[in-house]
Amino acid sequence: MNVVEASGLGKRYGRTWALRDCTLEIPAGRVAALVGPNGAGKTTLLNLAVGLTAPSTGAVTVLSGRWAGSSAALDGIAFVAQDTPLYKGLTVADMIYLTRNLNRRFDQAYARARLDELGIPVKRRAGKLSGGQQAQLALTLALARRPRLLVLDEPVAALDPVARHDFMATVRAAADADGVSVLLSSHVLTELERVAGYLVLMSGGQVRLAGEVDDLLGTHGKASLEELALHFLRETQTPEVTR
Ligand SMILES: Nc1ncnc2c1ncn2[C@@H]1O[C@H](COP(=O)(O)OP(=O)(O)OP(=O)(O)O)[C@@H](O)[C@H]1O
Repeated sequence: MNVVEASGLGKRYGRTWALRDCTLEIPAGRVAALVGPNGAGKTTLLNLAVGLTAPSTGAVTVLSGRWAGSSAALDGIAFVAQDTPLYKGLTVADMIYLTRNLNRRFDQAYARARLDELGIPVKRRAGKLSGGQQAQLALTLALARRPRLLVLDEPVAALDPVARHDFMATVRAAADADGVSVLLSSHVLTELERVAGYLVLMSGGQVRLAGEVDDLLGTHGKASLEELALHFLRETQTPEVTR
């Protein structure tokens, strides 16, 4: 089973191709990492996969053939956009209440237990939590929806090393214990090293390399995901694709 399948997928903004000729199959049951420089097209691909934007060319399906953005697809996906979107003026308890009421499925007991474990006070306003706590809150709300596919756009960019480590440990645990497939974009290669089983390297709006991390390391004779990614990204660095 594939959690994302793209065929000839492209997205154009005016003269800029944010994503072009993307044909990709991301298998289920993995933490899949999207890696690439700024402007590579990672957010665009994630937004297309979760149905936030429509393709200019081609098509994308998720969770074994459901059209991206359809209610069947959205039912199985939880998405945390860049910059930890939370209502900063609401308390944690209110965020739980709101998320529960906006979603058909929401495991409140799980959310409460997890926040308790993390020592995140439910009476505090979301905007008053530390960056790491805000990221953990957004992740908890997403996981409490019990998704089959969790999509995270740059989830650890603003976090310190300890918070990054803890966040990724939670992601890994969700994938291992609950069988959640994860698709995430990140620039933090050292953290990806520990969690990612599948890698998609992008630059200039195109997918340059995709596959199981172990296979790619073997094929390309690299010792680590970081070494592999740096090698390919240096080789394929291109300016924006325009026409
Ligand atoms: N709404 C938009 N309107 C115009 N251009 C856009 C829009 N969204 C993205 N782009 C352009 O598409 C390209 C890819 O952007 P995208 O945000 O997908 O890259 P990214 O890999 O996520 O970058 P970053 O690592 O900086 O988040 C960039 O050149 C960007 O300027």
